[in-house]
Amino acid sequence: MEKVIELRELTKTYDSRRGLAGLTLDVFQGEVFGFLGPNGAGKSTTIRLLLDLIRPTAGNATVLGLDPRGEGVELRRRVGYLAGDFVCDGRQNVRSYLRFLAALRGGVPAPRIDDLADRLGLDQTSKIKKLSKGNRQKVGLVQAFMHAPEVLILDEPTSGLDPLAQQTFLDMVAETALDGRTVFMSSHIMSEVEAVAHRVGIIRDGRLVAIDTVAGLRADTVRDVVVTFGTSVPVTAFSDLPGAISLGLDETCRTLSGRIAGSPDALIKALSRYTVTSLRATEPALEDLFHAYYEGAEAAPRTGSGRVA
Ligand SMILES: Nc1ncnc2c1ncn2[C@@H]1O[C@H](COP(=O)(O)OP(=O)(O)OP(=O)(O)O)[C@@H](O)[C@H]1O
Repeated sequence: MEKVIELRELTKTYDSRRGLAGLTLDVFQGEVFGFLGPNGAGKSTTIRLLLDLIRPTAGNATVLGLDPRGEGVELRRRVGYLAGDFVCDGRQNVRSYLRFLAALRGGVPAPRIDDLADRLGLDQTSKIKKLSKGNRQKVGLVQAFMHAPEVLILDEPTSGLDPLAQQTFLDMVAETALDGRTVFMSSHIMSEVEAVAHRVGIIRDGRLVAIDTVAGLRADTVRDVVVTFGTSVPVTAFSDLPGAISLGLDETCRTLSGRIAGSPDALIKALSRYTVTSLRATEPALEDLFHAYYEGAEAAPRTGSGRVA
């Protein structure tokens, strides 16, 4: 599959402070890539480097095979970008502002702009300066999506959006990917990333600490399990199970409870020898999973998809 965004050892140092430290990452055509990390992790720095708004200290990045510095005009023509701090000219109304941006892009069919604005619930007759933060963000989204770019690079795109507009945005992202186009978006909202991203990269302190599908990130986590059996099972039935943490039978030998780390496959195979009347396996909340990565020790990137450079 074609690489649309390639980062190689991308590094940015601000004065003596580290913004990004040797980030290597590929994003593929038609992929929705969620870029997560706590405040100050380096998400906006990465995105600004992709658009040549700042320059790397070392390493390099390409978008659609284009160098952001030397081929910036072509790159911007083919990319839709929403800045984390999107600002727009307050004197105009929304319609004239979007028409103006469309003209700068060499023309965008007006019905396409109207359709995006309507879907997001954006009133185009409003003066920009009177818009709420969420409605201003919708203007930012319309301008990023309106020319149906090959790649969308979005910094905190759902910031300030109400749940309805958030859902519309997620639909727009899914449609973009179905169309074979690519979305690279940073986010703090785990659930929206789970809903829409094919893969997720997590950065902390300017370094990639995990990259995988959400399902892949979940696969290594610990699950709480409770199983009840139709009849008593042998006391030793579940001793020595791989990944078992404090897993044990109660005194009646009809209820098994405890925790399993990683794949539950061995447990399921062991259970299949008995009559199971109920089974509950509780996965950690996505929030908890990501917090573990946000707060964890320095580690080599966890790569589960096999698509990491
Ligand atoms: N212009 C700048 N001058 C100095 N340091 C900066 C500058 N921009 C970013 N940094 C520093 O680089 C690091 C990464 O910041 P960045 O804005 O990329 O993080 P982020 O992941 O986007 O955070 P947030 O989620 O808060 O937006 C932080 O330590 C930040 O203080």
